[in-house]
Amino acid sequence: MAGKIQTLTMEEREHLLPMMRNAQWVEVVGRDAIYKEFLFKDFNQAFGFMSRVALQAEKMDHHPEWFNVYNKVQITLSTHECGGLSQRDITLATFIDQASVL
Ligand SMILES: C[C@H](O)[C@H](O)[C@H]1CNC2=NC(N)=NC(=O)C2=N1
Repeated sequence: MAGKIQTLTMEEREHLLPMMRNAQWVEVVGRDAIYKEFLFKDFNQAFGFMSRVALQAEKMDHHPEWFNVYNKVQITLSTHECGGLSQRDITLATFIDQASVL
């Protein structure tokens, strides 16, 4: 069994969170999580994006909290297992950003 997933250390946060902020991810108030809103041309583009993210999430066994209406997809990332932000959220966020511009 793999080691227990840990929340990001203060040092890791100092390095990683500014990078995520630069990519328009924001820290959720009152919860150790990050959030970003994506806007697409239409539902078809939004759902294509969600499909790419879904396949990757399943591969990683790490799943987004998300909400979709038409061309808008709002995503919150946090790791339930450790009750906060972990490296898995950063990895998935990075994938999500790449998948949003395909
Ligand atoms: C049993 C299963 O592996 C776990 O519940 C996985 C599934 N997806 C998950 N997704 C997220 N975001 N956090 C988790 O801790 C998590 N754990």
